[in-house]
Amino acid sequence: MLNLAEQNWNGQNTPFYFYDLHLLRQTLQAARTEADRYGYHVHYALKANSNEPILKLIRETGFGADCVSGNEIKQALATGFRPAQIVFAGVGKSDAEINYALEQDIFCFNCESMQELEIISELAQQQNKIARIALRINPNVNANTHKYITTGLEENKFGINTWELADVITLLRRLPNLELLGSHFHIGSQITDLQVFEKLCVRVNEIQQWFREQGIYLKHLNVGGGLGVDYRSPEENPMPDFAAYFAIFNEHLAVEPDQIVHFELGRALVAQCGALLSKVLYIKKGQKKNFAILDAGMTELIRPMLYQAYHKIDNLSSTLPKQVYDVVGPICESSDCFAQDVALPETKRNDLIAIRTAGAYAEVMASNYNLRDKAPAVYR
Ligand SMILES: Cc1ncc(COP(=O)(O)O)c(C=O)c1O
Ligand SMILES: N[C@@H](CCCC[NH3+])C(=O)O
Repeated sequence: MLNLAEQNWNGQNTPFYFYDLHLLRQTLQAARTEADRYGYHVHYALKANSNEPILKLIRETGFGADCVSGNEIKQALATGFRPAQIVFAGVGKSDAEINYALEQDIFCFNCESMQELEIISELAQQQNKIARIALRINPNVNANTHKYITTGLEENKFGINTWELADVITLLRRLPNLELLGSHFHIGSQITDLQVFEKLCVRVNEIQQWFREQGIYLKHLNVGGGLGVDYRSPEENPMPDFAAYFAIFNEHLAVEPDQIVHFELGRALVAQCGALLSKVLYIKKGQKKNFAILDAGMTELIRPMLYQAYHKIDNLSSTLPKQVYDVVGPICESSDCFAQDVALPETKRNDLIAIRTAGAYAEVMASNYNLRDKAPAVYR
């Protein structure tokens, strides 16, 4: 990451998102090099950040696009991804979105229920097309992450349960407008315990074996995303260990000859290149606490409030001895707090604060609650 304290921010209104495109390029290149070692295909999960300059660099790296809405497909196409590079995932695709994706002739729909299969087939038939699909299967593997971003357990709404698979195969045999390309798995996000991916491989191997026993060959195997980043030490670890991550799959995943393995990374590619920059409006001395009140709040970055997520906070303007603050936003909610009891150099009105590791699931999750203006993005 560029040294944020050394940048000239004169004239830049706060709050704003800052993206270090040099770090993004380095991260993409590292991911690409390690994925290429094994011939793995990466589709970037647009939901993490869908800003055009970022998507352009990702497309230039040669990655595909993993979209979860009609608008994400539109955005991917507008930034130059080819339809053949686009997959469409999501537990609740609307008819309009399915129709749009069919019209664009995207590569594949990742399907999550029998009802969805029937609807996609029906809509494909109306367009006189064959929809290429993969089955998103719920492998019941615990991702050891926050419960709100765990997706591969039986109590989660995502994917088709393994005990339904026999019925799914029977159903597919009578739906002529679907072509089964592969299987798809995604067990959760911000996974830092890499052993979890080993467990996923073991389950995927078992499920693949079941398909083989049914005489079904699946050309594509998509093992999802989920690789986490280091929110505590963004300087020491500006990018995740892609080498270790892909090596786990190479070691533990049983891949058939000619089978193509896909990944859907989001956060791992873009989180560390972003930061949210904000000014201190007021320092308020409370009865028990000192509050640093920022001009950014949960409307710009909701992760701390939604998942009790940690983001490192730096004061870029002060080198004074440290004091302890609750760093809060201006929104009329007590939960509008980025972090409690943070030791920062003594902080004053107008100091510039950086909330780090905010390239993923930050700007995309912004809202205009309290009729707030949208914070702009700055790229360097
Ligand atoms: C189906 C699917 N694929 C890919 C991703 C991207 O995940 P991450 O940003 O953790 O890599 C997600 C989000 O968790 C997802 O739900
Ligand atoms: N929005 C979540 C990640 C969700 C991943 C999407 N399935 C986060 O900020 O960590």
